[in-house]
Amino acid sequence: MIEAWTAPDVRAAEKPLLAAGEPLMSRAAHALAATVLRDVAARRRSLAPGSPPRLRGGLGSDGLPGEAAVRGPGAGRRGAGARGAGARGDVRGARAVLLVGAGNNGGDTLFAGALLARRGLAVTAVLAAPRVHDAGLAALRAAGGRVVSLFDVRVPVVVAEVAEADVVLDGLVGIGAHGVLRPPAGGLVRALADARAALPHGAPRPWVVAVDVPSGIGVDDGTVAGPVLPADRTVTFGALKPGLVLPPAVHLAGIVEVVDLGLGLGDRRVTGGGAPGRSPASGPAVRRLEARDVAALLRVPGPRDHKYTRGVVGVVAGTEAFPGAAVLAVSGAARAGAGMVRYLGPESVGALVLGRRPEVVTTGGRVQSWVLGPGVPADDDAADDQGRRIFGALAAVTGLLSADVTGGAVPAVVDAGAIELVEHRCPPSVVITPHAGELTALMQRLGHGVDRAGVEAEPLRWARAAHEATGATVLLKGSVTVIAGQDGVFAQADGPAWLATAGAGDVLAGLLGTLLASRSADVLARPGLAAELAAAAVLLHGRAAWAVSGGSGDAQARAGAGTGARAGGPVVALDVADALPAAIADVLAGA
Ligand SMILES: NC(=O)C1=CN([C@@H]2O[C@H](COP(=O)(O)OP(=O)(O)OC[C@H]3O[C@@H](n4cnc5c(N)ncnc54)[C@H](OP(=O)(O)O)[C@@H]3O)[C@@H](O)[C@H]2O)[C@@H](O)CC1
Ligand SMILES: Nc1ncnc2c1ncn2[C@@H]1O[C@H](COP(=O)(O)OP(=O)(O)O)[C@@H](O)[C@H]1O
Ligand SMILES: [K+]
Repeated sequence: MIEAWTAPDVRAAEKPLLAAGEPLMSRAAHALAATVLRDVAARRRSLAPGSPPRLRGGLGSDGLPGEAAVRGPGAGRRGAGARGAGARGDVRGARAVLLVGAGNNGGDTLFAGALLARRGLAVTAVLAAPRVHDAGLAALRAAGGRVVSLFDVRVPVVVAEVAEADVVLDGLVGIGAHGVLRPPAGGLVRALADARAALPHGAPRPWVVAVDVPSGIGVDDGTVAGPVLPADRTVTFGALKPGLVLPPAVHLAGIVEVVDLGLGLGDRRVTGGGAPGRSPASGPAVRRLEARDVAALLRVPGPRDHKYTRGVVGVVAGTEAFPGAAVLAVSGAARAGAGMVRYLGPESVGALVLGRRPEVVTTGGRVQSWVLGPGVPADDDAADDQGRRIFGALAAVTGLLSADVTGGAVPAVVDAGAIELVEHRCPPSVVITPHAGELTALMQRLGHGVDRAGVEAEPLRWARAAHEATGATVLLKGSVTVIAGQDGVFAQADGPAWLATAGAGDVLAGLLGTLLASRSADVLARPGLAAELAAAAVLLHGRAAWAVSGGSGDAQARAGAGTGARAGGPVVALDVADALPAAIADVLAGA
């Protein structure tokens, strides 16, 4: 399990250690310097004459920064300097620029800069505040570092200096940040980000290391309201912060490395969370499941099981106009290991489903979960009676119909057009699965004046708002899928961008239906489990998509942070469903 903790949580955890005289800043600075030295050395190695060509702009096969630059224009000029040397581990003469703000984040950066200077790097600190960390500044000066102030030199001069650097350390603000970066730091960062964005793909540029967080991101909510210099690596202290796992800020963090300061946050038991201002004991603000967590959530059948104990999934999906969604949702459910899948829908669609999946049953009966809505348009009055079926199932799962009639509530996945049919408060065992457009429509219907861009800018806020407004667990789809449930928030980044293809969401809905059915009673007893199973479904969906795409890479690279991994190729939704058994087997085997 990956856990992210808010700035107040981190501060609260640091407090007793600082009071006890623990040298946290020194630890942070040493770890930061060690990472920078490793990155600079690896980068140099990859640029050394005679070294084999590497992938552009990202990680080498050793997982360290790869080529990024070299064979493009300017390589010769740089070759004469720091980037051209290439003795293994030799970093002497490499150029580092520190961007230094007023607080301890700047202090970390100055102390790390002093360590780099002592290792032979040419270090320049650019001070973006009239006053910076005194001891850090003194240490840098004593180590031979050069210091310039943004109050004395103009931004274009700094931009030119940065362009010549091998590495830039962004230490403007950390967890003490509030609001968008103010001048002069904001202007500098905007200019640096613009200069970087203007470079042709693969052109030489310095490696950017963010200190604790990329300065300017919303540390606790992942928003990006102003200028931010995109990092290649973020070295974060004590614990991950929500902004390093949540979109859109996660896309600016690069490869994230957590330095253990002994804060003990991860050692605490998770008892809740998700709301700002909690004490650390209440749990991480955001969690991300890893494969071993998913293995623990999956219910593996045993000798006493039969198809009904494994869970029956009822699927109301597809219309005459969109029959394929039924095939995809049913395939997702069946391939994920449902004991049985019941399909309810128009006869012609049922025939198509049976043609592809003859094991599906097309008669009514009891189910342990529902999958409602894939391929059923929200605004289609003549939706082949599917709207009526969905209303009926929703009435059962929201408790509107008595258990005498329904046989008892069961968990449900409410997808696509069915989201528009939710009129009553739901229990958290109902998981609604919108993409940003569908969530926007839902929130507008509930009276919020938000547009799609607004949802995409603040996915955490709107997923939470939808959870609070509907009661349902909310799974907001995207490259990072944000899930807001009763016991907190998950942010899953598991699939390749190739997964952004029609029908992929239908497969996810079916797959999640099976996970909910397999643990139906548990979900009703502990509604927070619905969000965990939703996160598990996203992980399996993403891993199946990677397998189909032929791509590879570690979790960071898969999250889009690095490009050294194989990028893979296109996928189609039905193939993702077909890859689920192997993905599940891999997860259960600990692969
Ligand atoms: N405590 C420790 O021993 C450890 C701490 N650690 C490190 O300390 C960092 C936290 O340090 P911190 O608390 O000093 O806050 P920090 O992030 O440097 O920023 C505050 C300064 O920035 C300013 N500022 C704020 N917003 C701004 C904006 N939008 N635009 C411009 N300026 C802005 C703000 O000014 P103000 O708004 O108050 O006038 C204030 O001067 C943490 O991230 C980690 O790196 C680690 O070493 C572990 C051990
Ligand atoms: N850039 C991306 N990278 C990885 N996965 C993505 C990306 N964009 C979308 N996805 C995933 O692709 C799927 C698309 O689902 P959805 O939008 O509902 O499509 P459909 O309605 O056609 O089935 C979701 O699981 C979503 O999380
Ligand atoms: K920073």
